[in-house]
Amino acid sequence: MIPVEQAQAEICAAFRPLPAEQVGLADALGRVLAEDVTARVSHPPFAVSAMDGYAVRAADVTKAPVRLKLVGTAPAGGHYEGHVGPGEAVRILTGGPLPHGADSIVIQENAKRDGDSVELTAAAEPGRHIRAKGQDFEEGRVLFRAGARLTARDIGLAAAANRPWLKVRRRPRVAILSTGDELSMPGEPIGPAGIVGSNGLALAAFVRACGGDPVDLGIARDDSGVLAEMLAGAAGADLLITTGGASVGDHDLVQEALAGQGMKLAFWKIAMRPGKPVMFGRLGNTPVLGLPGNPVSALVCSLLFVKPAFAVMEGREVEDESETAILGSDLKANDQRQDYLRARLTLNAQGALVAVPMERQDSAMMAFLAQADGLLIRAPHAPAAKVGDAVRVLRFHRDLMGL
Ligand SMILES: Nc1nc2c(c(=O)[nH]1)N[C@H]1C(S)=C(S)[C@@H](COP(=O)(O)OP(=O)(O)OC[C@H]3O[C@@H](n4cnc5c(N)ncnc54)[C@H](O)[C@@H]3O)O[C@H]1N2
Ligand code: MOO
Repeated sequence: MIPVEQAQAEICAAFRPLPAEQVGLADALGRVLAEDVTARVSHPPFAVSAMDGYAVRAADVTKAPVRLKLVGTAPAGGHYEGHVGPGEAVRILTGGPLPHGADSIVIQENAKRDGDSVELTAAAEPGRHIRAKGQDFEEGRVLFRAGARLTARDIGLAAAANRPWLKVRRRPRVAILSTGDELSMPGEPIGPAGIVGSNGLALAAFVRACGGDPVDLGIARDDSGVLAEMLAGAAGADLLITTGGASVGDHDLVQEALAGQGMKLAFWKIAMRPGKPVMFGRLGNTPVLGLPGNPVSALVCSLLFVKPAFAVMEGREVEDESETAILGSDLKANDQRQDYLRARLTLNAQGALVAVPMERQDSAMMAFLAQADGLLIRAPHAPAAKVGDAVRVLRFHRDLMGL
């Protein structure tokens, strides 16, 4: 059994950043930039009024009331072409370009219009209610760095910066093959000793939540010939994930079937719980991650090994997202496997994160996984721990739909 960190390092080393492709902004949500993005225009492109009112020379309105001559209008999308001279004002609307000569806006609540003159009832200060050219961003400024994942806010900014399309990394394509004679798809008839297979759908959802394109290859029987045939579906994938048949049972044929297809094994078995019998190798150009059939093991291992592989493929830093929490119930000493305990996470009165492991940790219990807020990490051979001790946790991101 190898340590988790070594497994993560070996897996990450097997991937390279994917090629870039161009997408329109309407399709860019959640995509990862393949290059830095600069602004093609300044925003605002010229000084504009932030209010409806009158553009004036502040020097003319140091005291109120004062009456100025109205010489024109500057609506949003139109210009007052002239120059605002002493004693003159221009009617201006929010977003209207500031006319030459003017340096302040008096809002219309502080003005009384009378034919072609206006009486201002409040003094003006230079720069008041004016958005300076480029105050949001200047042309040429780097707005995003390569590796950023685009949010709705980012897409608005890219649009304002006049970038109608962007270069992003191709989405990782992940082929998923479930194995096991006992499995049927949800809704299908269930055999007398059968169960409903959930891993294929859960992993496909996870891959999608991470920004990848899943290719669900379905369920293979525990038969080397069938497995070999169905593995052909993985051609062209950036990663093949199998679930089930990873352990030492008589029907655990996945590794054998993959080896028969020429897979080069990198490692088998990690000192972790859940997920001990995880296998990693390469079939032709495609890295292969063999996950255990137990559904909790399959998802926890995806979080620990597939997510970092995505970071490499997307040209992002592989980040350790674990954080410190306070233990909320006592724990016994750990054995030689690094434990990932499903846990509830809450904030105490002081605002500190408190982690309480759930009462059962069986790797087949999906309801606990769904209810958990994160994983409490226990190093191999960690001594017994008491309420109040510091522990490491990995939070699930409910807002990201995945884990
Ligand atoms: N003698 C030993 N037995 C086992 C060991 C061991 O070291 N020695 N390891 C155990 C551990 S740890 C795990 S994890 C499991 C992993 O076994 P497999 O990967 O071979 O998984 P299966 O036997 O195929 O299935 C395990 C369990 O999960 C159910 N399953 C399988 N596929 C799905 C699916 N797509 N959706 C939902 N559930 C699925 C399957 O029916 C089994 O109940 O081995 C232990 N045994
Ligand atoms: O490693 Mo298994 O995933 O503990 O149940």
